[in-house]
Amino acid sequence: MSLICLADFEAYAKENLPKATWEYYAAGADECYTRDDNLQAFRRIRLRPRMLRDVSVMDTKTTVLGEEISCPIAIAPTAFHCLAWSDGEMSTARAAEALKLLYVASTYATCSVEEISQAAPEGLRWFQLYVYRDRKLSERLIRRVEALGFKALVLTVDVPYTGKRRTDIRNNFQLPPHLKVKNFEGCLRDTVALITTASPSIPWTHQSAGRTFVGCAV
Ligand SMILES: Cc1cc2nc3c(=O)[nH]c(=O)nc-3n(C[C@H](O)[C@H](O)[C@H](O)COP(=O)(O)O)c2cc1C
Repeated sequence: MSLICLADFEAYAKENLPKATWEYYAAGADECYTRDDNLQAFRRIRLRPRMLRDVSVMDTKTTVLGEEISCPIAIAPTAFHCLAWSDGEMSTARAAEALKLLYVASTYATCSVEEISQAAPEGLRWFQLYVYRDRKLSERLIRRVEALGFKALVLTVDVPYTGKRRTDIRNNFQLPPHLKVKNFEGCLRDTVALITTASPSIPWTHQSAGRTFVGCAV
């Protein structure tokens, strides 16, 4: 089977993954309106061709926060890659490194940040972070990824509570016993426990020392 576009990979995944895994990756919350709107939004984007330009030599290189990548594509943070492939996020990091793209590793990776760094030592890596009720937990994660050469933090602010993911509820979705969210001390497996460690009280503004900080976690 030749996989030549994203739709091919999607069809292959649907056919080959366990049902609950496929539905975890594919479904959104409630009626999936937001997921469907996002898909539609991509369809609205058009590339405007510019004619009669010399395109015999093309270069899609660019920089992001001062680091060079081969083209302006980053792999967004997504959880639980080991559900789909035994090397999980290590494979994703290797692929990003080989293509010189940016990989944003999820806090909820099923490989640790140490494993991800070792797998692709030359790759450009950022780290996605939730702000936890226990700020020390956030800080420890930040210190770890900083020491491992992750270049930036991507702060997720749209999950004060998880959406009602109907398929996950119906499937009683859980990580299988051999997989863990390895970035946490104690390597959490319980997805409900994971979500409730995130803080639901991050405000967009924060008053401190007579000044207003916008987009600050307190
Ligand atoms: C299966 C799946 C897992 C995700 N896991 C995370 C995550 O662990 N952390 C996070 O910040 N965002 C996570 N996201 C959100 C994505 O990073 C991204 O913001 C979202 O998919 C919207 O972008 P898109 O329209 O390109 O899919 C996840 C998305 C999907 C589909």
